[in-house]
Amino acid sequence: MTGKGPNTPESPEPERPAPEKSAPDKASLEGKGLIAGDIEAGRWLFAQPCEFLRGVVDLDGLPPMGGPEIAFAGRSNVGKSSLVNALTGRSTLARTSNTPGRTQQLNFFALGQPGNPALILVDLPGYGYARETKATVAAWTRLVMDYLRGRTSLRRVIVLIDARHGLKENDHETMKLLDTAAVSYQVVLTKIDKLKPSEVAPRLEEVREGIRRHVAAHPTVIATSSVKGEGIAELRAEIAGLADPQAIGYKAREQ
Ligand SMILES: Nc1nc2c(ncn2[C@@H]2O[C@H](COP(=O)(O)OP(=O)(O)OP(=O)(O)O)[C@@H](O)[C@H]2O)c(=O)[nH]1
Ligand SMILES: [Mg+2]
Repeated sequence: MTGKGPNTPESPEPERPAPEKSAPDKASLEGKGLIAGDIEAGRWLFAQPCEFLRGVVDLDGLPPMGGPEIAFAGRSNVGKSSLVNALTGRSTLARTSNTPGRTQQLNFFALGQPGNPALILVDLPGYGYARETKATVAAWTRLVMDYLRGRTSLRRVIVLIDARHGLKENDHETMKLLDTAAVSYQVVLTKIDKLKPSEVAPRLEEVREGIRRHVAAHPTVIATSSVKGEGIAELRAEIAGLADPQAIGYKAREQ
């Protein structure tokens, strides 16, 4: 079954991407194994049109598998929808809220030229707490886990971790499921603007240590703030490496 649009009753016109708030410098890129060309490819990809495809409330409603998909998973309220908005530079594409449990369906967005997307972005309902009945939360969690386990077009899952809280038991459970299903995933810290600058590096190290035993985890952890824009260009660059290069239409300029 297909659900409602993410901004129903009315979906506003997509906004143009916001200008970069914090362009990463060369040294910080090299530390992350990236080069300026990756950043440019990421900027190019996420400047493409992005449209809401469908909201899905059960497995029968999933769109047919086609181009590469990237899903955003994590505990309720960690900032999944805000990160989709920050990446695409459109503040109202995915609905966000202070109340855990805002996203109640799998929302699919097509990034790229309409009809020939370079990448599908999937904003998932959160796992863990929500102001809903236990049965409702259990049903969302089951749907999310079934989707994550069975979707062969899924190129990578971005597992979001709140920088203030670090890894929790249900994060490890999700990562174990992804390890078992051999689905590649990458951990991204969110809300780093809520930490003191001196707290970011120790938190990153602790999370890197925590994911070491997870076999399908990408070793690079990216620290982001959807509010301040930190880490967004780096994450775009990582994701651009997974998109359909022909559909991106991006060619690195001659150096
Ligand atoms: N300070 C700060 N707040 C953030 C950031 N990202 C998200 N938030 C806030 O955190 C709250 C939850 O954000 P959402 O993007 O709705 O979180 P979600 O993971 O999609 O939540 P569910 O759909 O309920 O699972 C909202 O109030 C956001 O404004 C960030 O980088 N910094
Ligand atoms: Mg959400």
